[in-house]
Amino acid sequence: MHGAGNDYVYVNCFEESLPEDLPSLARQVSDRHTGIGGDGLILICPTDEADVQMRMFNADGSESEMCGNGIRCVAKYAYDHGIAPREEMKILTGNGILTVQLTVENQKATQVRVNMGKPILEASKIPTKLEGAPPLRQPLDVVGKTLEVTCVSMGNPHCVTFVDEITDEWVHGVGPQVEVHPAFPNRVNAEFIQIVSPREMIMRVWERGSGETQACGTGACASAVAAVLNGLTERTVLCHLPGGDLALEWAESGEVYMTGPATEVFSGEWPLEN
Ligand SMILES: N[C@@H](CCC[C@H](N)C(=O)O)C(=O)O
Repeated sequence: MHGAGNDYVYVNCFEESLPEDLPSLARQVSDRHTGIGGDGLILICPTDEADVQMRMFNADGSESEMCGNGIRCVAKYAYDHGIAPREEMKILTGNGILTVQLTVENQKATQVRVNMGKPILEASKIPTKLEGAPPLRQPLDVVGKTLEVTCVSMGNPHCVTFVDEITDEWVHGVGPQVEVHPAFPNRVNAEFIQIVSPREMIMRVWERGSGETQACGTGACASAVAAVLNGLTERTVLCHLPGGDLALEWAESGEVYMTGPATEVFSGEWPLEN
């Protein structure tokens, strides 16, 4: 399945049992040459605490707390496959229980709106060694440049840089250096943002554990919050990503809402001895 081009292999753990070494499985299935191919692995699991639980692994096998494009796809899968046939459902993630609302056409979910919760702006909780609450326009030295970065957690950590024009050099030259910078003890996702207008922005991302992806839902939410904190956009903004658009709102209540597509591409079997 993919959400705005951010593609993962999804396993229905209501029906399947998996080996213990999930990081290794994630690396194998994610390989675009010798596996199924994807930005990582997402498990749709039973839980007593919500309608379903989502666990997500990046392509390098690391487990993340949250995945914004993934949660929309998990919701669509749970609805379309009869696991939770409700237009509103609760999903347990590494960032707590989140509520999603589905738009349904011809008995299939098409768009999903997610209450992503409140952003975390306290440096030690993001976590980052940079200063400030929030860490706003902080200097970060990478590859001979000093960036001005704003850090936000949406359950997982993000480092946002506003640039005049997003180039491959930003994403592939600077992004990998930001990901492993010592200022981020758990590594970080690196977003590069070009502001188009107070209601529109363009984003490319270098994701922790997966490299450049076509979209990052938590990254888009973190960037919208960073844009508001820096006085660059209004609280409602449309984010254009290489794989599609996400609509974002940082509500006055403090919660961030993200709306976007979710698509099932194919289903199949993959022998575990691969
Ligand atoms: N693409 C995702 C985020 C996936 C996890 C991220 N790479 C991390 O390690 O935190 C999204 O849509 O939010």
